[in-house]
Amino acid sequence: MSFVAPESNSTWLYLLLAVIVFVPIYALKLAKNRGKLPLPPGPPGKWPFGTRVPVAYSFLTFYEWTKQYGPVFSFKQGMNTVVIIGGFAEAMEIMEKEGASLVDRPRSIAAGETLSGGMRVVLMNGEKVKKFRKALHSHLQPKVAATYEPLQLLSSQNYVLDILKRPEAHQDHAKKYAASVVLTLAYGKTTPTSYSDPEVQRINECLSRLGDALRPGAYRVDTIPLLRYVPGYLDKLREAHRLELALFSEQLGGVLKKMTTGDFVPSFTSYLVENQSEIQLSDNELAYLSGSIFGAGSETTASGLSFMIMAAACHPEAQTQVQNQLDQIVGKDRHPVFSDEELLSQVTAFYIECGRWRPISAGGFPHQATRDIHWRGYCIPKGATVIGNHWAIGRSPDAFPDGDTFDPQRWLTPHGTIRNDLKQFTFGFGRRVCPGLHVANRSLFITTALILWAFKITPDPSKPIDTMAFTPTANVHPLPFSVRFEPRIPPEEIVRIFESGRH
Ligand code: HEM
Repeated sequence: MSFVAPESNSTWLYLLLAVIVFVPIYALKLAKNRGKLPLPPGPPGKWPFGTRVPVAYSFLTFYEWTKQYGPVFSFKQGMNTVVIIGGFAEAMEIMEKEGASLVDRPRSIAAGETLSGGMRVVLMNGEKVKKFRKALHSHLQPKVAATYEPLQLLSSQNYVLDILKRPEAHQDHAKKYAASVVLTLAYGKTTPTSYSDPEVQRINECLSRLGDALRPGAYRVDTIPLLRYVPGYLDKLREAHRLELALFSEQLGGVLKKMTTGDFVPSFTSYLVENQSEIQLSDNELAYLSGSIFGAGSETTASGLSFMIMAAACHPEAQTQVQNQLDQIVGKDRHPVFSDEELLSQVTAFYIECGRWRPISAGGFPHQATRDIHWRGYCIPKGATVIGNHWAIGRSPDAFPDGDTFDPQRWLTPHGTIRNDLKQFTFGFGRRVCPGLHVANRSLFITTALILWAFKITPDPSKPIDTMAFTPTANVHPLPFSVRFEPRIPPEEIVRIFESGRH
């Protein structure tokens, strides 16, 4: 999506090709646009590439441009118009209310059509999305999400126990928590999961290839579609697709094998198999749908857990406020459980604030306008890429004053309940909102409750935390950081309480 200066002869050739193809289209477009409402204002750019945008951490640049050009600004990337929404009220007005006009994603030839064979839901368009999302909904809607609570409770107890054993590896433990929950939900996995499992490693290799293909500027075919006809150009991605499909099919095969013996734990995959003809998914689509849940739900959740630990270490007063409520409602003779949730509003406010302070999908996911959207005298034209920049939205002065300050109390009413006038925007918008949000929020609730019940978290004085150090990926992950975990309850007592709760 971003501009990178041409670096080789072949790039100049592509450029020439682009000029020949796009100049007449551009002229036609100009004629068609005469008399239309203007685009939202935005930074200047140079023809034919448009505005220069950094390849990594572009959400920070977009936040600066929000301050300069306003909560809705636009710029050009080649022929494409990009509209960035950086205000909370504006995101609600455009991305929520106009959700039906923003249901599509921009076409992704490299990562979506080639690497994912058109089967990865997050990059998909049209009728197919409805089919895939309906299948996802069957296992991720609130009522069903509630049935994963015992799994999430057990996994978060293991997270606490892992930290007691090896506190320095807390970020690996967060990844293990997320991988165990998602693999059990997707495939009915019953054996303990470790992040070094060969299966998890292979999934991560797929995810890293996906990340590479999605990197802005990595494949110019998304701005110059004709490039897909250049022999050999997409071969690497086609090979990556074969590897990915082989892995997902193998995972599906494992479930099918168990289903034939009758010895299986019901899971999302077994449900898809049992209902395949009704859902109308091909074998490959079915394998992909189960397989891509790991990519969408594992790294994101793990990142959320690690930001929660970071926030606690850096904001002792906010941490104490949660612990005071935990001590009052739960005490130290039992551990927190899901049914405490309503009374543990400080826990909820804490993890929601973590998401605002350090949003995981920091730059938001691209949507595409399927018709012209008129908004306060401006036009967001059909075909434009529209992105809600979570980093900026969470810093809108009207909704979140003093946005760089970590303050969970901003999510609470004067009566101490969670405000229902502020949407938790970090799961996205409209009809493409994250379908896993009910599962994810339950994970964030129970792990925050258990971790802050079990430990006082403090910074490691020898290694100051850089709270702005994260990976340069679409879903950001904090870079390794060190904290101290001081048990608030004797470790053997924690073990005893966990064990007694399991009987
Ligand atoms: C803290 C954890 C998570 C965060 C922050 C997160 C965030 C997001 C965001 C921002 C989107 C794009 C929304 C948009 O386009 O406006 C998304 C899409 C998606 N998420 Fe999540 N997610 C999380 C966990 C999960 C989990 C646990 C699952 C599944 C079990 C999941 C499955 C998906 C899927 C399948 C999509 C693609 C939906 C589509 O394109 O229609 N996510 N998520």
